[in-house]
Amino acid sequence: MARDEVAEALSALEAHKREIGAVKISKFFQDDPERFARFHIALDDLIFDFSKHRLTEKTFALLLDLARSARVEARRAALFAGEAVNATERRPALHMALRNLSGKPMFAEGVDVMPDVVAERGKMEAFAEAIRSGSIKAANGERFTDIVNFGIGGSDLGPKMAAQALAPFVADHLTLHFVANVDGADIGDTLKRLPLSTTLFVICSKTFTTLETMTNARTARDRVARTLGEKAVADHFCAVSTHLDKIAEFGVRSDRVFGFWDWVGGRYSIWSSIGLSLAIGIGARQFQEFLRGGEDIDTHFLEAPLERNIPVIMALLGVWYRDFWGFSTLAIIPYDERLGRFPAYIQQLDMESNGKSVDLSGAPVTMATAPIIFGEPGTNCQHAFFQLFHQGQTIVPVDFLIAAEPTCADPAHHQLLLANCLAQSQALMQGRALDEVVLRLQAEGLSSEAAVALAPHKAFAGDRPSSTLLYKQLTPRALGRLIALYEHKVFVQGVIWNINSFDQWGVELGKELAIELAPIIADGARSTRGLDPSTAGLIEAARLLAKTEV
Ligand SMILES: O=P(O)(O)OC[C@H]1O[C@](O)(CO)[C@@H](O)[C@@H]1O
Repeated sequence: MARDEVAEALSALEAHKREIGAVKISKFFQDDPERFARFHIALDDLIFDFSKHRLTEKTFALLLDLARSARVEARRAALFAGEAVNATERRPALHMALRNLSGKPMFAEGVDVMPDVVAERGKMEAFAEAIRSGSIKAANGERFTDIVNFGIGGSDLGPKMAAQALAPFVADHLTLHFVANVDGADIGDTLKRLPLSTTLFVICSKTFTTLETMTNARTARDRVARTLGEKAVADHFCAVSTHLDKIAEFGVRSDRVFGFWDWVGGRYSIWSSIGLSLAIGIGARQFQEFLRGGEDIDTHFLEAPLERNIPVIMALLGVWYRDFWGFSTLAIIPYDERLGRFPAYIQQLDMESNGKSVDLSGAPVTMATAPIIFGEPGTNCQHAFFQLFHQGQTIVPVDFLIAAEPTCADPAHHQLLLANCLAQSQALMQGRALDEVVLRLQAEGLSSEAAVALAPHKAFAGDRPSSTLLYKQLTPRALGRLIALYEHKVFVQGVIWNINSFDQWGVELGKELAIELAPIIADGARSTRGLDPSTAGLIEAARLLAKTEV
């Protein structure tokens, strides 16, 4: 029934798109001086501007109809009620409980999880503080100076991104490192930089079986045992997982083990003990501020009406472009150097959640799902791929992120940063018409033939949509807000597409095949017979190349 209503809402939007298809965003601004007021939302010091979009009041109303027809509100209630919204794994997705600082009960399939959440958070924060203050020491009795986080995907991207984002809040006497790749260069280069005798290794893995993380952790363990002695392993390792039994086998002391729960997806786990390295770096108080930012957005997402609900609107705009305009990408461009890893973090969040081809019933999904997410910090990307944004044939909707004021950076630089960010969204939207370019070139002294010949190269079609998220400062709380906004955006899109945003079966096949290939690669004499000819050919070529003198 709901899906029939969705189909109707989609047809209404299709018809509406035909009506407004040729009208440019700049025309909407000319016709409505109140457009910014109408199409922005202020959540105290966070502003979401969505006025530079291919959107009229009618588009907005029809998109909201789509959300209602997909039962976004009911599904949101099911999410927060801890129902098993992750149907294929028969689990809730209750990461919001981890940032529930209000203490009110939250239930996972009927059981209040808050007592366990609060206890585990308290244990993790106390450990983080003890490492920071030096009351827990390295085997040689000195204070720890370096923290190495082993993890991959959600067990790496979150802490790594947040540690960089919140660098001004990290204690001066601590250096945080992140090792993810099974490529030996990652751990090898990191170990070279480390003062091993004052380094704490944090093994983060929800499953505690992930090949990359366990391989890196074992390499580090061997190095510690060889260099500092086997007894030092207990002092220099701690671990975070939902599989506490597996940690014991590794030799981590039981009081240095931090848990979380299977209702926390890997890409939603930064709020859990997976945030341990971050908490060590910024301290428990700031870690709680980070959680508070996430909690702010949960409250907003739950309480704001759909038409004033930032993640809902972000989601609807994404569906509008992905499904009606055929725009298959979304660029996330933080004008914030310290948010350099934010696009990669959201890339996992969005693409691992919604990169799906079947709906909840297992039938082929009828709409295009997750966009391809990419991005780099501004202004750097202006001097790289923005050429295509402005004049390429592919339209790339952009999310710009910028602080109103810098955190520990020169204010004069920040003014230029802000000017560039705003100029880019303005240029993308307004463009520069051909006849205006001709006139400008003539004013610069070109003949009219030369001006006409050059003008097409210098003209900008404009009408390229973007949103801007403006926040006061990149504090822990602001970062928590930004992450949670995207989490709920991804959830709402999953509801509209009728897919499960909380599983990730697509990563499994490659893992399985790698396990099968690993022994063939390790043993140069093993036959490659039975493999597909390309894979066999490449293995044999690699064997040959490895033996060739350069
Ligand atoms: O925390 P784990 O279990 O090591 O998994 C790491 C990552 O691997 C994935 O399962 C994908 O391979 C992600 O979903 C997850 O964030």
